[in-house]
Amino acid sequence: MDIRCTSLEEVRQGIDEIDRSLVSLLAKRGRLVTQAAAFKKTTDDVRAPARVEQVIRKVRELANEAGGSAEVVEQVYRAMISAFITEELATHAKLANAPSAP
Ligand SMILES: C=C(O[C@@H]1C=C(C(=O)O)C=C[C@H]1O)C(=O)O
Repeated sequence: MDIRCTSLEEVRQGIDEIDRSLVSLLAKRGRLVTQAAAFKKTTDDVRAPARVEQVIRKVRELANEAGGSAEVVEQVYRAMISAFITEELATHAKLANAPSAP
């Protein structure tokens, strides 16, 4: 059960606390996404649109189960994944240009 806040300050303290956890999880998720680049051949593999849609379907379900907005969660996830794809493409390009081991 969520705590009922009695002031804007209390609301913002709650948001700041959640942001601390979210940013930490985003950093962890980002490190996993970066690792994915090493297992992919092409930039189409990096973008993996079918996987993106699978993730979106899943997080919409999770949002509904948690009593949140599936629309908001989808928008947040599409923006987040787009940023992670940009990062993963950069890692993929670096790996492709790196001299291979003898
Ligand atoms: C991490 C991957 O690469 C990309 C990033 C994804 C994500 O952030 O969830 C999903 C698919 C790909 O666009 C993957 O293919 O699983």
